[in-house]
Amino acid sequence: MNPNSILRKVMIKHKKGLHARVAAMIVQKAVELQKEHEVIFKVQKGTFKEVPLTSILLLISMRIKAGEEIEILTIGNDVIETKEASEKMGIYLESDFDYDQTSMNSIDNLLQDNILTAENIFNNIGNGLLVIDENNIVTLFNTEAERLFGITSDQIIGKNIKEVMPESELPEVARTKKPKIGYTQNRGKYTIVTNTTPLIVENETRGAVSILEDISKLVKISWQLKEIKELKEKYQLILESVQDGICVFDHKGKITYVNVAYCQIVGKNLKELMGKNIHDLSPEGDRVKVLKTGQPILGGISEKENGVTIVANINPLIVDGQIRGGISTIKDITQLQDLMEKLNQISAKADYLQEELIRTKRLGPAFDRIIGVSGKIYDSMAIAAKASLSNYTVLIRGESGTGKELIAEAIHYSSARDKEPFIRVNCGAIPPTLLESELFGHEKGAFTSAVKTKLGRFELAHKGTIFLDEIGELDKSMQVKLLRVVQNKEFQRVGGEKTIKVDVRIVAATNQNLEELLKTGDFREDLYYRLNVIPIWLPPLRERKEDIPVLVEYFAEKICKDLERDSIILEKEAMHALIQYDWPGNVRELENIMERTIILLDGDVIRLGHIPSYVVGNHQENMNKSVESLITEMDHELTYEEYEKIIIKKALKKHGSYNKAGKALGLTHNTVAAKARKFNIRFEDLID
Ligand SMILES: Nc1ncnc2c1ncn2[C@@H]1O[C@H](COP(=O)(O)OP(=O)(O)OP(=O)(O)O)[C@@H](O)[C@H]1O
Repeated sequence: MNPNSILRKVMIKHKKGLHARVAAMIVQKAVELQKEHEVIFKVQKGTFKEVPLTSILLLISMRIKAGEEIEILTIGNDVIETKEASEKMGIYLESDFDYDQTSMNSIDNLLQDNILTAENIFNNIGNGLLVIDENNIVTLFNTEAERLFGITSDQIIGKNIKEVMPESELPEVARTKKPKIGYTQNRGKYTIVTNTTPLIVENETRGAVSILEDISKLVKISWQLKEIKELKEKYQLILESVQDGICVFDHKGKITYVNVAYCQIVGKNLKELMGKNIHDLSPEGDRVKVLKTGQPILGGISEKENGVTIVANINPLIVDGQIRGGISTIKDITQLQDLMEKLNQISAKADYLQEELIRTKRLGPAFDRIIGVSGKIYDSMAIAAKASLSNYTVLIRGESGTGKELIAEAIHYSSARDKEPFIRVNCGAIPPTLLESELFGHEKGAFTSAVKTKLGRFELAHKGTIFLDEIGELDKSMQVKLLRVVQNKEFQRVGGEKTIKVDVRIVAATNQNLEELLKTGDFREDLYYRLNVIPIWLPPLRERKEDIPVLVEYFAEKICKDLERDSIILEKEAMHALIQYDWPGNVRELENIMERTIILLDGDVIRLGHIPSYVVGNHQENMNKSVESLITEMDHELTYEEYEKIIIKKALKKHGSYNKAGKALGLTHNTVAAKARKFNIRFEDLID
């Protein structure tokens, strides 16, 4: 306590206790003395502690009755002043509060101020206030009540509420003294909750008061809440019915939502996921990364514990620039992967077929002269076509007459050098002594007969292609010289010292087994590897018999045209003989035989008899071999059906049609066809 404060007990003697006017008088006096002695008065009673003596409302609410004792605390800086003030206040409080007219006026002013203050308070509180007195006359109607009821206080104050608001519960509450709490009513756009209580002063009903609360906003909010709840349920339903798995986690990584699809995909139940933390479930996972970086990770593929492969899109949830969590959407792509696998296979096939198409298309006109339908000849042409796009050295291998030179020409004419010379050298046909000067040229006077300078084939082939045929025939000294040209594209003329550089593309060919020559030391290994950069193999004609009919047709047409004669046709038997023959001289031999046959032909049908006997002999031999093998087969113990099958097969092979085979066997063509079907004999199987 302040050392200068004085506590004084005072007995209230006024017969009405401290009622409103007395309270006002005390406040008036307290204000006066406080000023005069520079002190502060406080009052206390029961639960009221150190209440300012200058507040009328507080003083009234202390409900101090006559004969009651209160404590007055006087606080001041000056001891004497404080003591004096305390004594004066004590005397005044114990007096009978006689008041003269002047103090009455100021007391009334004070009361007026307090009433105005109360009115101000009533008008500014958020609740509506409606008060009636014991005669049902409205005594208070504040601004909020005006707003809620839509009438002004002038229209209602001083009037009987039963006339202005017949529906009001106030008169009944005043009469029955029973409060009515929480009564809700709709007035226009407002929803109002009313608490009505009787006003009882000293056991007497002095009216009733209604406190009105506008809960329209609350109602609206609760509606909104309801709507939001409905919306939430709707979204939940949507999320539950989508097939993608959805997992939502908060900023700490705690899983706050997973849908059914998510559980199904990852093979876990709700309990195993909800509320769990992604840092525990997969500390190295993408979800943790997204939470750390705030950057989305889209299309991440991973395999789950249950063996399912998933693709996940993970997005961070960013609110006001802060990572608040994330959403992961997953799809089961196990089946998709299988499909992808299949698609890859199909794509690879498509690519292959596309390449094949390009390969066959890309051959270009330079390859038109090469006739054939077999896969083998197409493969060789495809490599040649590719080789023509580069300057690499090509080595063409194949028996004599298989078309090596034709391929070499095709490479040249489909290359960028096609406008430049294509120079052919048959290394086997030129005597070794002459070959060097043939290839590299010679200077005037290089040898006795050399009267003038001669350019070699390499120089002639400058900017173009040189085709070195029969490369296996080169002797060792020439191999060395050739190696230098192949390596450096430079040489010296015979008898010359100047190094000549040329830009030549080299295509070599041989029908020899170079690998054998390497072993015997007859061919230099270094030259072999220099030449064999792009090897092209031309298979012998007997290994691609399907080319024979088209070659026969091609040569027949070409020869007839050259001979200016009508076109011819080839009897089946004759064609069969040509197909059967082994063709050691390959395409060249076939071309020669066709030429000879057509020149000697009377009429326009080539029959078996027109074909040279050694070719047919071969055919006959084959036929004899067939009969022999038939007899050998028959020597074995076979069933009747097996014999029948062999006979039908042989007859079809020999005669080529059901009709002819039927005639030869004394059967109808239908019977032969039926038996062929029964034994599953197909015509394609009959062609060798
Ligand atoms: N696929 C083919 N289409 C058309 N004609 C061909 C075919 N193959 C070869 N010929 C012809 O056959 C003959 C021999 O061909 P080429 O001279 O190219 O064979 P080669 O393999 O170089 O023979 P050699 O080894 O005897 O020199 C030529 O008249 C050629 O036009």
